[in-house]
Amino acid sequence: MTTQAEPLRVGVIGARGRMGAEVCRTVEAAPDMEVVAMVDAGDWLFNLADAGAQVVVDFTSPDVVMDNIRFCVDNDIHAVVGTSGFDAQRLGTVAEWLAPKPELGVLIAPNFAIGAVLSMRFAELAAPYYESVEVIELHHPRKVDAPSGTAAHTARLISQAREAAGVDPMPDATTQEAPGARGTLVGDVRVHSLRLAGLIAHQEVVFGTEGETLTLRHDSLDRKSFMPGVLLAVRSIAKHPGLSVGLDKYMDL
Ligand SMILES: NC(=O)C1=CN([C@@H]2O[C@H](COP(=O)(O)OP(=O)(O)OC[C@H]3O[C@@H](n4cnc5c(N)ncnc54)[C@H](OP(=O)(O)O)[C@@H]3O)[C@@H](O)[C@H]2O)C=CC1
Ligand SMILES: O=C(O)C1=N[C@H](C(=O)O)C[C@H](O)C1
Repeated sequence: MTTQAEPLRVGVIGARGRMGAEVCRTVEAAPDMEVVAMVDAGDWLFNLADAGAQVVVDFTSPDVVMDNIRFCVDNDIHAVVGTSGFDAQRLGTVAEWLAPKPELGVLIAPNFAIGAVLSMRFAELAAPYYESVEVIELHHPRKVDAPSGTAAHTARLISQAREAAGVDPMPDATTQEAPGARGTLVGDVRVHSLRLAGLIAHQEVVFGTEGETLTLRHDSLDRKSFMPGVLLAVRSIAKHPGLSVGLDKYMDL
């Protein structure tokens, strides 16, 4: 007789938010996992440990996400993090916390939509072949941070790829500029942020060189677009100890 594996015990932080609520529904509907704790602003993080959560999914805000990760690491709970707002300093801090816990995994994923993950990889591949590149991200107007985590990560990947390939600085004759007109710089890449009612999450990476342009566009039209990536992360994280940045690290790209 074959015995059925116990469902994976999942806790969700930010459970009443736009993403957290979708994650709770998705995890509950999956046959191999269950939601054992839902935590939102004002709730005790200890509920996660008391409920025996093996994996926590965090969709909260850049202000609080570091405390949540610290709690998970201290309590030996794997953390799948979708919240934005990570820079090199924050990533370094998380890596330090994980150092004494070699079996524990933390995934920081700027975007869980498979098309967005592919688009970031395609951008990295294209980067050495174009003189110019700029990123335009477009989001719903309730988003609190700009530029988006996805745009910042994309720009960093492009910037690193350009540097590794020894690409010349981008041509740009601008000497007079109204504040913000040329966006913000991430590495050597300009990022422009639009906030528009009716949107969810969208990004264009526009490359240009003599006689041609290449535009990589991804659109999340529904928050369901992020769910296959979240499920993949929850199922895979125990096999990826340490700090991983980007869902591509779980996708063999
Ligand atoms: N990686 C990815 O694929 C995606 C990432 N995101 C990112 O996820 C994050 C959340 O986005 P979204 O769901 O739209 O935002 P919401 O504001 O809808 O949800 C965040 C939730 O977290 C709650 N919260 C705030 N502080 C705490 C705390 N200390 N402990 C527990 N819960 C808390 C909020 O409560 P309250 O409202 O009362 O403050 C709210 O319910 C953002 O950083 C966003 O950029 C979003 C989509 C996809
Ligand atoms: O706030 C959002 O909505 C999103 N946030 C993430 C980001 O900052 O990149 C991912 C996606 O763009 C949706």
